[in-house]
Amino acid sequence: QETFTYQVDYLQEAPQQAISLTTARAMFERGEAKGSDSGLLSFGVGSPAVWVRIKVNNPTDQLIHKRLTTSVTWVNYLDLYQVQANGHVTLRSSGDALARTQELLPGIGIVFNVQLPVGESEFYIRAQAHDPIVLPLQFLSLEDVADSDISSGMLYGILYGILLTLLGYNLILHRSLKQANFVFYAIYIGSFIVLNTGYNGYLFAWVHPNYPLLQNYFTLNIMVLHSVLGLVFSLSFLDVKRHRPKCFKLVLLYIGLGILSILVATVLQWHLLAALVAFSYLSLSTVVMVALGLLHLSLVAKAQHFVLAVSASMLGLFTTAATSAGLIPFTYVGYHAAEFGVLLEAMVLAYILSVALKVKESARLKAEYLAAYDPLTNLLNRRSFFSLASQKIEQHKAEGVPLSLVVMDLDHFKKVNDAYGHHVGDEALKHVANILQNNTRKDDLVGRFGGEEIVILLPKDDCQQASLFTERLRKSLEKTPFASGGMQVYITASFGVVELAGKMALDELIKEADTLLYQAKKNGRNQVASATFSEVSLA
Ligand SMILES: Nc1nc2c(ncn2[C@@H]2O[C@H](COP(=O)(O)OP(=O)(O)OP(=O)(O)O)[C@@H](O)[C@H]2O)c(=O)[nH]1
Repeated sequence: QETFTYQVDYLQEAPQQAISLTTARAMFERGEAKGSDSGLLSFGVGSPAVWVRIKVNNPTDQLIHKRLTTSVTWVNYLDLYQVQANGHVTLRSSGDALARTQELLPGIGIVFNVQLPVGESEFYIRAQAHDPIVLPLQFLSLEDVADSDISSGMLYGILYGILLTLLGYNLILHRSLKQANFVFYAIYIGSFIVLNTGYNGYLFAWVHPNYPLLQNYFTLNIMVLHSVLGLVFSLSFLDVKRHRPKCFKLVLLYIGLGILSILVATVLQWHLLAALVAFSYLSLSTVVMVALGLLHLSLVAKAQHFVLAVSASMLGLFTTAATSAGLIPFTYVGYHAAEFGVLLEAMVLAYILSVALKVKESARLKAEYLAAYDPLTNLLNRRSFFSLASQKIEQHKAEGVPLSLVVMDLDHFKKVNDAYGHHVGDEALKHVANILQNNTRKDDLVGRFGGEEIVILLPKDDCQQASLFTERLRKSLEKTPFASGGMQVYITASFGVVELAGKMALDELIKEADTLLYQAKKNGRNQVASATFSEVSLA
């Protein structure tokens, strides 16, 4: 069983005064360092270089092999000195200000394979960065390395998987709904993915390993860009331009300022300024987003969900920033809080955007319904009856099954209107429509052709079946009065029934049924007149 113990202490250089290993060792010897229990260290943006001493004791009688995690991936210069008991010193260097070395493992940090000699030895780490210096020191056995790397890879896989799914989902919503919100939101999620792969070193390792300068400024620029995209999404989601035009202008100004400052810092290669701008702009922007949400609570539906979502990401971001800056003790959860926050934010926002989809869809269905149905009777209107009936007729012609059509017209309906008033006439029409709907089958089509003329298409019925059906309908109407203002009002109707024959078109079929209806009226009303097309033509 290999056992070893180690102790960590650290000190910081004076600003702009790099010291050598010898000087640093002397300072440690003089007791100028601070101890660390956990070995998890973090220092803020623009911190002077940090020296860490790790005193190791290997009590066994053989070398111990370990992987030492020294820092996160974005530390600019990371030197690891190993001092043996005999005074022999080895130095290995990495960091993202150099072309990528094999020690920089994306998603993990800067790691070194080390051998711990028998007895006592020392490691000294010198870390320097304009960005926050975060040193989560950890010795892993070579077996644990595999487990740890697999779980870290899996967590990033899940994070990017969920975010990419939400991104795609919003792009699809945008395609069908054509609302800018969705596309802004998709770009906002996309920028977080780029930002996260940037600061975790994936892009540096896989895309531009030989351009450390790009690595140094890229992430900082993406931090500002991500903030700007969050603001643009907020402006669009909350419709700030319409609700609070002054606020809209102020946010535009703030966006312009952010872009300008990071561009100036980048072009002049002022790394420290760029880091300060990026970290403060990102933090401030989440506060601006929450404030915008709060200002629109009473103006925009779902604004409270928006506030909840962006607060989650704000809280996560603050926790990560404060952990990186050494303001709160380093924990892995605290360090990854921004990722949890963004996940929560993405899910809540995806939910509220999908509610918008539901609202829009039900409005579309309503409009579709209004375009197809008669509002008084809920029967098909003339246009939709024609289009559906024509399709059915073509289908039945192809299949060779019979099909019939009935035209009905209420008897003396003018008298109903005159005697009881137009309102009661309307009630009568609704009453008739109810009877029709209760007596027809799923495949039958019933349309109101304006006024009190109603047309019924009966697929699969020949003239005889259709006439029997119509006769039953006539009787049912005759026998069923409707109540209005304490009165029982009786309604009757006359009908013309025709069966489709040969190559008749729908309007010809209606015309023939109308002729029969006219006969029914002429013969005394409240009756059904029917014939096949050939009989009618011969008549
Ligand atoms: N209340 C109401 N009346 C309507 C509506 N559409 C048409 N009408 C009335 O229906 C009546 C139709 O009258 P006519 O076509 O002359 O025929 P009728 O009185 O029904 O007599 P016959 O058809 O010959 O039996 C007119 O008085 C129209 O004003 C409606 O939506 N509501």
